[in-house]
Amino acid sequence: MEKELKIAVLGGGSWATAIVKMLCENMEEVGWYMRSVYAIEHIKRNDHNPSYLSSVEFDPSKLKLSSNINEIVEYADVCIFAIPSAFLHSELEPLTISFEGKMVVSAIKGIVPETGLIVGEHFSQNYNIDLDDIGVITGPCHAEEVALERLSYLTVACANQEMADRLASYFESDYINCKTSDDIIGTEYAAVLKNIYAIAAGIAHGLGYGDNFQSVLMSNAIREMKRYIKKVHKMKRNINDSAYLGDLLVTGYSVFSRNRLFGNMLGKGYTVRSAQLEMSMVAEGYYATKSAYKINQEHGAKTPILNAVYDILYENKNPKKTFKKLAEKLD
Ligand SMILES: NC(=O)C1=CN([C@@H]2O[C@H](COP(=O)(O)OP(=O)(O)OC[C@H]3O[C@@H](n4cnc5c(N)ncnc54)[C@H](O)[C@@H]3O)[C@@H](O)[C@H]2O)C=CC1
Ligand SMILES: O=C(CO)COP(=O)(O)O
Repeated sequence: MEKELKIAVLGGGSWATAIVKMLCENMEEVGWYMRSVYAIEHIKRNDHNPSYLSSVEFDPSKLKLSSNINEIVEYADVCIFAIPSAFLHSELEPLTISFEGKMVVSAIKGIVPETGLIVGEHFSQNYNIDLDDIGVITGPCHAEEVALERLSYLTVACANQEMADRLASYFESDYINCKTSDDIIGTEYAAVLKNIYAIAAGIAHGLGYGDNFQSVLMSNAIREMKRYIKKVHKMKRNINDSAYLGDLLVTGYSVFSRNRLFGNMLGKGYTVRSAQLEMSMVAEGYYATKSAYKINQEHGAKTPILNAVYDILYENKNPKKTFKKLAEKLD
């Protein structure tokens, strides 16, 4: 039998906590890096993360917890990153251990602002990691529903099918189905864009548009996503798969979506700053809008929804007027 891989999760938020829970269903031990020494001590003493998904109970004897990123990267064969993209660069600064011989997996749905790269490419280009050793975990899956053990579907994308199957097997359980894909670039871009479209859905809701309009917005969003991804990474893919359309729908409609919540506040009249201050969690789409807009300056895909969200977030444009103009472009 193959030796069990040592897997570590890096991040202390909701998604990292949900990933550790899923892995603990199948593994003897899971490495877990988080910044907060307080949270680590709390998990050791009280069996749960004090700040995120606190209903999830852990057996601390199965966790190798550390606030030292080098210790955890050294321990792991596979490092799964679930740190919001805006903080990834600074979180990696203390890292001195090489990723050589290890696999790096992104569970992050964002673009690293400092490099303007999706996370897999950021690691590959800045840490000298072969794209074959990069993986992506994505799909329509809110951490809160994992905590509730509601049936959810994930996609593991890797260039190496054997590795994808192996990783998927560590996630599967009574409540998790896991499929695989070789589209490591397209699945990441889809995850980035769907957050932006969920902000748009939230803005529309906040402005008082109804379900009839939302469905048209989502229908246009998936076509926009297809055009954008085709420009940045052309390959054969089915945009209706759960990793693309499914993730767009869950984020655009779920009450758990932070991006939708953020957009909803903007539609209701909050300023960008005040909406951010209201949120206790991170809306990745805020950062992604700027980077995705910039990337598209080179590629020129037709992106009316992305452009409208960019205008509201970064050009201080009025949401009501911007959506009135956007509505005229949708079909
Ligand atoms: N929550 C979810 O359901 C899912 C989240 N994701 C992705 O996972 C990634 C992580 O998101 P969540 O865990 O949901 O975030 P979260 O909002 O639950 O947690 C935020 C995390 O960021 C950390 N943080 C805050 N300020 C920081 C700073 N200045 N420097 C370093 N770290 C800081 C917090 O300590 C916390 O660990 C994101 O890219 C998100 O898109 C992906 C799938 C599902
Ligand atoms: O990626 C997610 C669901 O698949 C989480 O979306 P939010 O960040 O909007 O909550």
